[in-house]
Amino acid sequence: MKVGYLGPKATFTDIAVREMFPKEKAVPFSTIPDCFDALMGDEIEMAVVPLENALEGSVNITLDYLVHEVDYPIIGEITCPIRQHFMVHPANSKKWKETGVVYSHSHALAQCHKFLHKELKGTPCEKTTSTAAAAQFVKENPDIKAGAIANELAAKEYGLEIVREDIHDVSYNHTRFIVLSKKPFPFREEKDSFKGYKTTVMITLPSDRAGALHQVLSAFAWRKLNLSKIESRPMKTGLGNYFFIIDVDMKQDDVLIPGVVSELEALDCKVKILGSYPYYQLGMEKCKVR
Ligand SMILES: O=C(O)C(=O)Cc1ccccc1
Repeated sequence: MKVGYLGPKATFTDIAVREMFPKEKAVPFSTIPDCFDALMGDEIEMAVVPLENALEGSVNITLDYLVHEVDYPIIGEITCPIRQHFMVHPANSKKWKETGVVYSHSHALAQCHKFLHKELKGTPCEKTTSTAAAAQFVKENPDIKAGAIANELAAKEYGLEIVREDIHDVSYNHTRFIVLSKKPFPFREEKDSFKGYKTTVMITLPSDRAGALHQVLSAFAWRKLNLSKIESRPMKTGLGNYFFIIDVDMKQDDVLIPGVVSELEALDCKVKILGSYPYYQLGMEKCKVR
């Protein structure tokens, strides 16, 4: 099977793919929408993209495509620890403090705010489509004194020198990646990294009804269904119109989840199951360069 991912080589998404799908053919795409287009155009069978970071919150472009553009289910989830490093072209490593511009993915720049504020105060930052794209750019442009925030694999892949390790502000830094596909994949429950199942539900509330969100949440609460995430996003139909994305800590079953769906529909909510899938959590050792 071909697995498309947010590339180029050596992004954090790539690390997730290498770990989860070591035997499949991994195909990099420059942007998240490119990855989804390839999935919808049958160029690839699975797509792996970042969904949420513990420090920065959701990757909105992924959520928006999932809801408005891509009618493919989520079939799996991988959470990876994230270590960010500051790297420069080897020719510039001794004078890295003179770096004139820092490149990285917006989430990575935000995750390293304290480092940038303290060690490179006032240095402009430029967003790139991924951390590895930043590393590639810095390697290809040794003349501009640029630095990249990326992972160890990217430093190796693009021949950069890490001059400051672990520059993320908070040590608990994890990102969730989701796998989308029309076809099922034989995920294994025996792996140590397997943690359980989740079901993601998208809910649109009836307009202007007092207490509607309370009623929605109680449909889960009285069934004792544990929620691991609730997030609201604009519906893009007008100011104040939002839908909710709720993660339930269980596999889709024949009783409880269909019961929630019927109860919510009876309240005039629109309900769509975005996927019911196994989730995996990788340890730090999995993210080391081997
Ligand atoms: O840019 C990457 O390497 C990605 O895979 C997206 C991302 C960016 C920042 C933290 C985690 C994932």
